[in-house]
Amino acid sequence: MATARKTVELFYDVISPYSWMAFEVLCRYRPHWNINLQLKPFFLGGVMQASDNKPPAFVRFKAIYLPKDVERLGAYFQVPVSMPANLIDVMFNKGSLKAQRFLTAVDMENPEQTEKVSRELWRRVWSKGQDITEPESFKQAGEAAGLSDSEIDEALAKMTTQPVKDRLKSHTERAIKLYAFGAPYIVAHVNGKEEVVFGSDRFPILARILGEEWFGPVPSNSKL
Ligand SMILES: N[C@@H](CCC(=O)N[C@@H](CS)C(=O)NCC(=O)O)C(=O)O
Repeated sequence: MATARKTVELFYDVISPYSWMAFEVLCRYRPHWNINLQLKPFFLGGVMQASDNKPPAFVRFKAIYLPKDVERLGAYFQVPVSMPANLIDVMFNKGSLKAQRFLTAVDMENPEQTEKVSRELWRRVWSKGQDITEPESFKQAGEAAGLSDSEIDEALAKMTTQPVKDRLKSHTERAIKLYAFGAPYIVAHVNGKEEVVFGSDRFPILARILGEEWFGPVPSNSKL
């Protein structure tokens, strides 16, 4: 008997490499677990502020551990991640607000493109060490994701508007209501309840919550 489709919300920010891992794994498992995966771009800076937390790169010893951890994760999850040479500039100075607004504008106008545009933004900053703050960068990410020129222009025009800011805020506030303190923040809807899971390293636990099986980071390599 087919099981009912369960909803899984993924709250993420493209400044977070751990979110990239979780995103790829959930996209891969979507057909196997028969989940309704809802991508929810939020603003990690707002979550950090509300929860009184700090990104790992802002904690002296975690910042030392981070490059090795990210390299290992990329190999394990088979995601082409690589530390940006200018990490401090990327995280401390440039941030992700504009990228998340661009992504939100895409999500509002062309939700079927959210997945590809998210991936291209991650690829820029966390694979190629490229900018994700300038209009030209968003244009290139949009092109790489297969958006038309008019779709890109529309997202660029809308990313600074109030409805886009409100939507990003509302995703961020929803995660904060669920006591988010970082990213990725995953919300599984099971039997009328919301179960939250933090991190890309909790997939066996998420599988258990969903009543599904975990076959490792690349389920197509399994006997599914
Ligand atoms: N153990 C988690 C760590 C995820 C993580 O460190 N995420 C960062 C953003 S890139 C964060 O929000 N950290 C907050 C915290 O660790 O308290 C994983 O492997 O995914």
